[in-house]
Amino acid sequence: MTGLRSIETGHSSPVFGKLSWDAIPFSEPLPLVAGGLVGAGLVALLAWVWRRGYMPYLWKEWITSVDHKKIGIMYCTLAAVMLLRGFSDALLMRSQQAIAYNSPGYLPPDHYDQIFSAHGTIMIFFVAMPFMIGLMNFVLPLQLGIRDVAFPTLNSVSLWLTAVGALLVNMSLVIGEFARTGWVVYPPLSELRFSPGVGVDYYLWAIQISGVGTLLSGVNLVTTILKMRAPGMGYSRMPMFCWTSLATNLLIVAAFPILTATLAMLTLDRYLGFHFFTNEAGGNQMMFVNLIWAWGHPEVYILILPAFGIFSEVVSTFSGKPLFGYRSMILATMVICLLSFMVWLHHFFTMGAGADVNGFFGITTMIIAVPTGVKVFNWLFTMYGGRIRFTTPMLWSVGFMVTFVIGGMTGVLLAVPPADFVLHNSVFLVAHFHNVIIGGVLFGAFAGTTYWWPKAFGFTLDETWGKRAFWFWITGFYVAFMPLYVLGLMGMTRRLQHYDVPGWQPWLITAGVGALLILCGIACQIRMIWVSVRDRHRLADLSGDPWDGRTLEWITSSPPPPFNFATLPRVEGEEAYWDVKSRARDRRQLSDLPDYDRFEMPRNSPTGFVTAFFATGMGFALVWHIWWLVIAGFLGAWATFVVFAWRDEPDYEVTAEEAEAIDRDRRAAKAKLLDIPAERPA
Ligand code: HEA
Ligand code: HEM
Ligand SMILES: [Cu+2]
Repeated sequence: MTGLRSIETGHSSPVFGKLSWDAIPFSEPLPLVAGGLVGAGLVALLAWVWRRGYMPYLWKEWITSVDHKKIGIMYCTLAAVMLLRGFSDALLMRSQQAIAYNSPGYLPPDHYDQIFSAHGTIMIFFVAMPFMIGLMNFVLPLQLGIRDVAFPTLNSVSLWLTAVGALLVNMSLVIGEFARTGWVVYPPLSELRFSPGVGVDYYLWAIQISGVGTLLSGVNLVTTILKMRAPGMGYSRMPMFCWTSLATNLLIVAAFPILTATLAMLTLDRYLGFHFFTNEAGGNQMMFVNLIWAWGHPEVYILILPAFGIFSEVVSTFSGKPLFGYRSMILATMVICLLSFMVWLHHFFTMGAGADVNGFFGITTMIIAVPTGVKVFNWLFTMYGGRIRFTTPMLWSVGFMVTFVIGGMTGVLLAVPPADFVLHNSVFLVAHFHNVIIGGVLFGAFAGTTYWWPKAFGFTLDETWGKRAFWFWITGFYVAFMPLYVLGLMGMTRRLQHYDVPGWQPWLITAGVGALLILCGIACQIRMIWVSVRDRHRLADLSGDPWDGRTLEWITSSPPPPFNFATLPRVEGEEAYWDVKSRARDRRQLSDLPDYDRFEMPRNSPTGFVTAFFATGMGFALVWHIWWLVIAGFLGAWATFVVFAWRDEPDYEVTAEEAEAIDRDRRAAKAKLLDIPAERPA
C-alpha cells in the first residue's frame, strides 16, 4: 500500500518520537505542492507585514486584542480562509468522481479517504463553527447594548485554541497524514489496529484542543447573555439573534463535553491500550456511535440556530417590519434546542436497535419539523405586506428559505426508518446535509457578514459583486447537489473512490460542473471584497445605520468605538433602536444629552496567543509521541493560562470627557440621518 510508511511501524526516538523524514509524503506530490505553496504564501505574507512595519500593529491591535468585535472578525477570517481549504478538497473529490468510472482516477484510495475526512472535519469545525461563533461574538454585545462579553481575555483564548486545531489539521497535510475514517471517526476503523498511522491522532488532538476553545466560548456567551444586558432589556425584549445565540451556546455547553469525553476514550484506546470501543476485551463500538451522535446531532443545531437568528434580523430589517410572531419564534427556538437531544439515534437506524426504538426516534425527529416550520412561516409573514428591499443579505435569506426547506424535507424522509434502510450511507444523505448546511449555515454566514460588514468596517460591500456571487452560489449549489439525490436513489453509496456503474457518470460530471459554478461564486466574493476595500470612500457609511436597522448595534457609530457605547442605551421595547428612532422623528429631536460617566475597559492581553502557541507544540508532540515536548507544551500552556488569568491587571479608564467627545460626533451623524436638527448649542 502506498500510504503505509515506516511511521506506522512504530519505531520511536527519545528526541523526535515517531517523527522522521518518512513523515513527509514525498510519494504524494499533490499535498506537498499544495502545502508548500500555502506555506510559501504565508511566509511571503509575513515577510511583507514585517517589512512594511505592520507587525507591532498586528500584535497590539489584533493578536492580543480582547475586544469582542475584533475577536469576532478574526473568527470569521479564519472561517473564510478554511472555506477555501475545504472547498479545494471538494473540487478534488468532485473531479475524481467525475472521471473515476471504471478507472482509478488520479487520487489513490488512501489519499481520497483523507480528503473526504479532512473536508468534513474542516468544514464543520473550522468553517461553520468559527463563522457562527465569530458572528455571535461580534454582534451579541452590540445588540445587547453592552461593552464587551463577560470574560474578554478568555474569549481571546477561545479564538486562538480554535486556530490551533485548524493549524494542526493543515499541518497533517505535509507532515504525516490525516484520518481516513470519515469526519466522525467510527471505531473499530479508527482504532490503532486498523488505523496505525498518525492520521486519527491529528484528528483527535485538533478537535480536543479546539473543543476546549469552543466550550469556553459557550460558557462565556451564555454568561454574557444571561447576566449582561443593557438596562431595560428583559428576556422578552432581546433581539431574535440573541435568543438563538443563547440556545446555541446552551447546546454547546451541554454537548461539547460529550464529544470531549468520547474522543478521550478513543484516545485512551489508541495510546494506552484501553478497550472502550474495541471488538475484544469487553469493548463495544456501539457505545462510540451512540456518544458521538449524542454530540453530533445537537452540533448540527448549534450550527443552524445562529443562522436562523441572522435570517430573522435580515428579513425583518429589509421588509421594514417587526419580526412576525416574536414569541412563537422564541418558543420554537427553545423547543428545537430541547428536541435536538432526543433524536440522535436517527444516524444509525440500521445498526440493530429494533423497530420500537427506531420508531420512537423517527417520530421525535419528525417533530422537529414543526417548530422549524413555525420559523419558516414567521419569516414569510414578516415579508408579507412589507416593503422589501432585495439587497445582498436579503437575497441570501430568500435563497436560504427555498433551499433549506428542500433540505429539511429530505431530512424528514430520512427520518422514516424503512426509507433510511435504503438511503443510509448513500449520497442521498450527502445531498441532504449539504442542502441544509450550505443552504442554511453557509448562506447564513454570507447574509450575516454582508449585513454586519458596514458595522465592522464603516463601509458597505459592493452590491453588484455580492449579487453575482449569490447567483453563482445558488445555481452552483443546485447543479452540484441535486444529482446526488438521483444518484442516491440509484444506489450510489458515499465515500466512493471509483465505481463501475456507467449510468452514474453523467450525474457525477454534472455535479462537478456545479462545483465549478460554486468556484465562480467564491471568485465573485473575493472580487467583492477587493472592490469594496478599493472603493471604501464611495461605499462609506457615516451614519452607523446603513440599512435602517431596528436593533441596538445600529445606534452606535461604524466601526463602533472600543467600548461600543459611551453610555449604555436604555431599552424600552422589543425593537430598541427602532423605538429610539421613531421617538426622535416624532419629537424632531434626539433624546436629551445623557450624563456621561467614567468607566473601565479591559486591557489587551497576549494570554490567548501564548497559550495557543504552547498548545500547538503540545498537540503536535502528542501526535508524534515526543513526550518531552508534550510536557513542555502542557506546562507552558497551563502556566500562561493560569498566571495571566489570575493576574490582577488594572483595566484602563475612559473618562467622561473622552466618552462625551466621541459620542458628540455620533449624535451629529444620527441627527443628519434622521433629518432632524442637530444638538441645540448648550
Ligand atoms: C445544519 C445541519 C443540519 C440540519 C439543520 C439538519 C436537519 C434535519 N436533519 Fe439532518 N443531517 C445533517 C445536518 C443537518 N440536518 C448532517 C451533517 C447529517 C449526516 C452526517 C453524516 O452521517 O456524516 C445529517 C443526517 C441526517 C439523518 C441520518 C440519515 C442517515 O445517516 O441515514 C437524518 C435522519 O433522520 C436527518 C434528519 C434531519 C431532519 C428531520 C432535520 C430537520 O431539522 C429538518 C426540519 C426542516 C424542515 C422539515 C423544513 C421546514 C419545515 C416546513 C416548511 C414545515 C412543513 C414540513 C413538513 C410537515 C415536513 N439528518
Ligand atoms: C462548497 C461546496 C461543497 C462541495 C462541492 C462539497 C462536496 C462534498 C463531497 C464530494 C463530499 C464527499 C461525498 C461522498 O462521501 O461521496 C463531501 C462530504 C462532506 N461534506 Fe462537503 N462539500 C461542500 C461544502 C461543504 C460544507 C460547507 C460543509 C459543512 C459545513 C460540508 C460538510 C461535509 C461533510 C461533513 C462531509 C462528510 C465527510 C465524510 O464522509 O466523513 N461540505 N462534500
Ligand atoms: Cu441528526
